[in-house]
Amino acid sequence: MDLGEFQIPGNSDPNQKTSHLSLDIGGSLIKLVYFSTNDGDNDDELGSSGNESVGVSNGSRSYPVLKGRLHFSKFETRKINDCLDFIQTKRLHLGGCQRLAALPIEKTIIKATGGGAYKYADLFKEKLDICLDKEDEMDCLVAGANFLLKAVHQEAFTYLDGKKEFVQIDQNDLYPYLLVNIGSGVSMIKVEGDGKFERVSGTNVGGGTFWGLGRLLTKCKSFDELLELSQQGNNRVIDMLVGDIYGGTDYSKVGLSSTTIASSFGKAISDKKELQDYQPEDIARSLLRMISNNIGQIAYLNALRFGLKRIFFGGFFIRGHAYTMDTIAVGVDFWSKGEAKAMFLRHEGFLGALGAFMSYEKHGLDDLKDAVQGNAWLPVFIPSKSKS
Ligand SMILES: Nc1ncnc2c1ncn2[C@@H]1O[C@H](COP(=O)(O)OP(=O)(O)O)[C@@H](O)[C@H]1O
Ligand SMILES: CC(C)(COP(=O)(O)O)[C@@H](O)C(=O)NCCC(=O)O
Repeated sequence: MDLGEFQIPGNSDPNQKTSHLSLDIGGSLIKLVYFSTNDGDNDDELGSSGNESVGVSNGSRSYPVLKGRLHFSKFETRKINDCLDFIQTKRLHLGGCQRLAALPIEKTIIKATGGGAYKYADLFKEKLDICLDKEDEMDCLVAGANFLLKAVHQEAFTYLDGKKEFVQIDQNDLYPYLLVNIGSGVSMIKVEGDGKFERVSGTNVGGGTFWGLGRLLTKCKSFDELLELSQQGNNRVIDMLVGDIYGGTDYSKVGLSSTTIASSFGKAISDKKELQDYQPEDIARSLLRMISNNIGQIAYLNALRFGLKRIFFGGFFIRGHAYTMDTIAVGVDFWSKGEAKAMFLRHEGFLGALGAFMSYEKHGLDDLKDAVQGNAWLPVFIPSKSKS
């Protein structure tokens, strides 16, 4: 079973109840968010009686939320059976029982977003006897981002020159912003309010490109291995720099220094070298830089297009990885001449799953927000012992 970077507390506590499982089934990863409470008094509200909506919006229903924890987990989509086993073993699917008016009989329904909510609906039905209640991916990304930015203390941060600085978000001055979600592919969304947004751009050169090309070129067995490898590499071995073209000097007339990358992987055309003559770490580094740079640049151009000063980057490609964030941030800073700011999110990969979670009962957001602001409740983010 792949628990990724998060530890999930076991269900050894007999009083622990889980509810509100939500899923984001993407091209590369399945993200799970679920809620648990240890309060034995809440059996009726959190039990799987099947004909009750397990909401968080009104009266006592909000109470368990204040006393529980949100859990985050992820699986590789290609190992979807591990995810199904995990849900079954932990009985996560039983807490979210509801009846859909459209269904003739009682069915357990689980909120799900991402393309896999469509692709794997039959599999979930067959293996777990649950119906996936599909929520739009962009709706969920925006709902998740807005919630995190408004409700969670120290969610957003900048990353420049190796320094992470948390950003104080003024709830009254959050919009507009550009949300760049770097998953398998990349979506760029102009966000103007709760539920008020437009997907303005995207690119097919994203996290799937990095992992896919990287796997082929380096023979790495996992994404984390590839990322780790990139930390030891030197992209200049394979990238063609301005100085390589200009005989070691800057092209100062147009503001290009000799160390600027003129052409990613460009040296590979002139060298009499084959793939095996390059070090895998240099390839990984160059690839990471190429893709991060490109996304940073497209993001900046879209921010410019709509006059947006703040760009929040999410998606699991980022992985809190220093070099990735640095490359993106430097790109945005360079192109915008310091006008636009790249910001990153602590719960980067879980925006969609959180958005789906919140859609169980949209009004519940206010309760959650109030609780978080009063420090009565905080999502629990449990880092694992994994290296990266
Ligand atoms: N353990 C992992 N396995 C595969 N890809 C990973 C992993 N961790 C991070 N990634 C990166 O995150 C990307 C997926 O990000 P995500 O936001 O989950 O998008 P999606 O919804 O398309 O799955 C991958 O394409 C890859 O670049
Ligand atoms: C199709 C997608 C929305 C799916 O989301 P993902 O699973 O990659 O998170 C995304 O891959 C995307 O926006 N791709 C870029 C398509 C384009 O604008 O060219």
